[in-house]
This record gives sequence, C-alpha cells and structure tokens, in this order.
Amino acid sequence: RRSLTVTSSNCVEFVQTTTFFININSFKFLNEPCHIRTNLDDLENKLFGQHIAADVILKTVAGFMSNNNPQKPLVLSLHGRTGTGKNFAARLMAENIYSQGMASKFVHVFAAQHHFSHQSKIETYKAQLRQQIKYNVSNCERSMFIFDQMDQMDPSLIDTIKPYLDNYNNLDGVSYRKAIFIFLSNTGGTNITQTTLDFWNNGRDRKEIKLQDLELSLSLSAINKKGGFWHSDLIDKHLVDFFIPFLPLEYSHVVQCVLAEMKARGLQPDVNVADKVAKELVYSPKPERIFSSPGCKTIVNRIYFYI
Ligand SMILES: Nc1ncnc2c1ncn2[C@@H]1O[C@H](COP(=O)(O)OP(=O)(O)OP(=O)(O)O)[C@@H](O)[C@H]1O
Repeated sequence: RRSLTVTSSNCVEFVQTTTFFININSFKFLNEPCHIRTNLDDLENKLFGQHIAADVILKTVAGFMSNNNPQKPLVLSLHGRTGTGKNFAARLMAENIYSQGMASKFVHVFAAQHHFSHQSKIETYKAQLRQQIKYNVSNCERSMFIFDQMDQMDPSLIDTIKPYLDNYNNLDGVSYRKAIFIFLSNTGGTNITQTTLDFWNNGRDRKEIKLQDLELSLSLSAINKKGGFWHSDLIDKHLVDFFIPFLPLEYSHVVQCVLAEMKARGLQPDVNVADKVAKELVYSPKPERIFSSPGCKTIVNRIYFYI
C-alpha cells in the first residue's frame, strides 16, 4: 500500500515503515525540505576534544542553512589523523540537517578508494561525478556531498567539481549555491599533532589553540601533498570556506568516547571499562605518548571485551 504526500518542496524522501499487525510494509513519501533542523548546539557535547571543529561547524553550518540566498555553496575541508572524528562530525551535520541523517537520499558519500579506484577509468568517473552532482542538486538544492579520503583522490577529479563550488548564479540552469561539500582527509595531521604537542609541552591548555594557528599550514599541506588538492587551484581561488583541524585525542577523550558509545548501545556507562579500553590503546609520539594512535576508532569492538 502506498501513500503520497505532495508538498510544495521538490525535496522528498522515500521512507519505509513497517505496519506490525497487517504484516505488510506501507510506504510514504515524506516532505523533506532539506532544512529539517539545524540545531547543532549539542555538537560540543558529542564531539570530544575538538573545540575548533565544533565551533566552526556550529557557526558556519547553522549560518549557511539559515541563509536563503547564499552567494556560494558551503565548502568545508576537515583534516586530522585517523579516528579523531572527521566522519563522525560529517555524520552529526547530516543528522542535524536531514531527517534520515546519513541514510538520507540527499547525502552523497564518495570514498576515493571505493568509488574512484581505477586510474584507467578517470574519464568515466569525471562524467559520472558531474552527472551525479547535477542530478542531485536539481532534485534538492540543499544536497550534501561528502568526499572521504580526499588525499587519495586524483586531483583531476577535484578539478571536475570546481565549477560547482564557485559562486556562479547557475550552471546550465542549475544553482549549486545551497549545496554543502565536505572534504575529509588525513593531510596536515602531522602539523596538527606537532602544534598540539607544543601547547602541551609549554603547559598550555589545548583549548587555547585557535583556527588561525593551523588553518594556513593545513591549506599548504593540502596543496603540497600529492593527491586531492595537489596542484589544484581550489585553494588559490578560495573555494574552500574553512580548513578545519581535528586535534589528536588524549586519554581523557577516549574515556569520553567509550562512555558515550556504551550509552549509545544501551549499556550502563562504566568508568572502569572506559579506563581499561583507553589504557590499552597505543599512544604516540615518543616520548610523551599522550595522543591515542587510533583516536577513538577501535573502541567500539573493544568495549565488549572489557565488560
Ligand atoms: N572527537 C570525537 N568525539 C566523539 N567520538 C569520536 C571522536 N572521534 C572519533 N569518535 C568515534 O570514533 C569513531 C571513528 O571516528 P571517525 O570515523 O569519525 O574518525 P575519522 O577521523 O574520520 O578517521 P579516518 O581518518 O580514519 O577516516 C566515530 O564513529 C565515533 O564513534
């Protein structure tokens, strides 16, 4: 049985619900205005140890979504070592914008190694990418595109999407100004770690680190590392609105991650379990050993071992 809710918006999402008593699936088209809620106020409480990222994301995403006439799409480039929360932050953004979160048909994830793995198919990938971006933004102007493993992406693919990141009023009849592009990469992780370590060695609180302390070095390392932004004029043309650093996570942040994960899984948060999980991880660099090498990445599967 199908029902269709027709609304003024062209952004509709197909939702399947189960009707228990009749034992059939009923289907509804729900209106999804691509602006469900942009209440990112709790970002800082969910994203641990990332005061810069939480602040920038909260302000830019909320501001962008409340602007009905943005001059260009929102383009954020998230940088940091593994397990520091870049994908998690992208997920939080999606969950705060679309009713279906990452499962929304308006959220499109491209992972370099998965979607663009064969160098010989680059021309096909370019054509597909152009087509997908155009089709999806035509369908929903508030679409979100997430490019994971940016540092492993062929730079010519990035150049392909350049026109969509600019402030053209429209390209072939489509305006891309309300779309969101998010790039994720490990590029710049070493610089971020060094700066955070310097603060620690000087006895300064990491919360004193400012976006300005890292943003320039991030854009330079992004452009100088082969792959992704390499030799791309995306940076010269100022198409990326913010390069956002994700700081390496310390023991206390891993403990927070474990407690949050236990809660999310319906388990009683247990500080002893969190302490054991956090202590068993490898910490770097030598000799300080204050940053978790896997960040919070491997904790989920470890929790059950220690319960
Ligand atoms: N700063 C954080 N705050 C809260 N949870 C975190 C944080 N960092 C990581 N996590 C947890 O660890 C999991 C893995 O992190 P995530 O995938 O976001 O790392 P990443 O930075 O994208 O790593 P990679 O560079 O390897 O892709 C997340 O799903 C989340 O549960």
